[in-house]
Amino acid sequence: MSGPLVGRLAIIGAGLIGSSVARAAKEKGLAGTVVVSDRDAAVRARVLELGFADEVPETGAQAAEGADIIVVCVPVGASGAVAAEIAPALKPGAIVSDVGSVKGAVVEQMAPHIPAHAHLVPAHPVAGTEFSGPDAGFATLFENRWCIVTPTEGADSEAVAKLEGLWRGMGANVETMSPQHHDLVLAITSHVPHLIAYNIVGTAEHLEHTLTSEVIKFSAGGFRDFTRIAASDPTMWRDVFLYNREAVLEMLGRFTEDLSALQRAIRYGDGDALFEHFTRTRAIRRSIIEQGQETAAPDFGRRVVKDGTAG
Ligand SMILES: NC(=O)C1=CN([C@@H]2O[C@H](COP(=O)(O)OP(=O)(O)OC[C@H]3O[C@@H](n4cnc5c(N)ncnc54)[C@H](O)[C@@H]3O)[C@@H](O)[C@H]2O)C=CC1
Ligand SMILES: O=C(O)C(=O)Cc1ccc(O)cc1
Repeated sequence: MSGPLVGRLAIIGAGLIGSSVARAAKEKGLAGTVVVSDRDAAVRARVLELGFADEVPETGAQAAEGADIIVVCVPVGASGAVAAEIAPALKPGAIVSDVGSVKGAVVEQMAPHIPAHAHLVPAHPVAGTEFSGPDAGFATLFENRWCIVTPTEGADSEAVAKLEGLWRGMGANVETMSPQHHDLVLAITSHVPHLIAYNIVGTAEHLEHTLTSEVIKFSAGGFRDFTRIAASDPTMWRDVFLYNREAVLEMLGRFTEDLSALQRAIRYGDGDALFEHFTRTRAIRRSIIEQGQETAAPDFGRRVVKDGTAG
């Protein structure tokens, strides 16, 4: 009988993603021991109460000691500091990975600290919710979702295969690409959409008081979906925009050009242009549904509530 995929799995940062990795690894028996650490003492206490970790040491370095795989699950801007902290504790052959929503900057911050006897294999599960903290996680978060692995040049193929195995074990589909390409793709599919949500909800807040109240009261339409996204964690998203600056600015430039074209069509009553545009965008939604990534039902964006059930 073969043992679990990973002997000792360390997770640093026990928020939505870290706690979901720990829960999934435990429930699916992917690791002999699941060690979880967080710099916040209140989070560590909650992890002990929730019971999804075998050990909850105080420091990241203690968690990394003797670990086969270390998954860093902190905001992107903190990943360099965590790499520096755990580096002296890494055993030969240890695999250091992360889950950050930006990859180029994470590689830049982490790689200089990883000793030659360990392997850095960055990754990004494209799955999440607007909630954060250890209570928000759930074991099925990654099922049938993509995990993008972004190995750096010359990465150890066995280490990459091992990390991919861990994500497949948690139910994810794995795709590989360069960190730079990842950042460009995610800028348009995730980062700019979040910025648009933060912006439109902010615009509603800046309206006169009575109008803002009505926006909240009648927010059953498209606005409601934006408020969910705009409720996402401020620290995490601040870091996404600071660390994926160039790709986001590039995509935002294209976005504003296209918005101006739509604005012009409305101004000049160009119904054909609007109709043609909306017909093309409808086809994109249909192809996403055909690829099985979304339900055809009017779910107003996959709502995932705190207990992990889709509602
Ligand atoms: N929230 C989401 O939907 C998704 C987030 N991600 C990425 O996952 C990472 C974590 O995000 P969440 O789990 O949502 O955040 P979260 O806010 O729920 O949890 C982050 C945890 O990291 C801890 N932390 C911060 N700095 C630390 C340090 N130096 N040492 C140890 N612990 C530290 C915090 O105390 C907190 O408990 C981010 O890089 C984010 O870009 C990736 C996919 C989806
Ligand atoms: O809640 C949502 O709609 C998300 O988009 C979740 C999400 C947030 C950040 C990521 O890097 C990946 C997924």
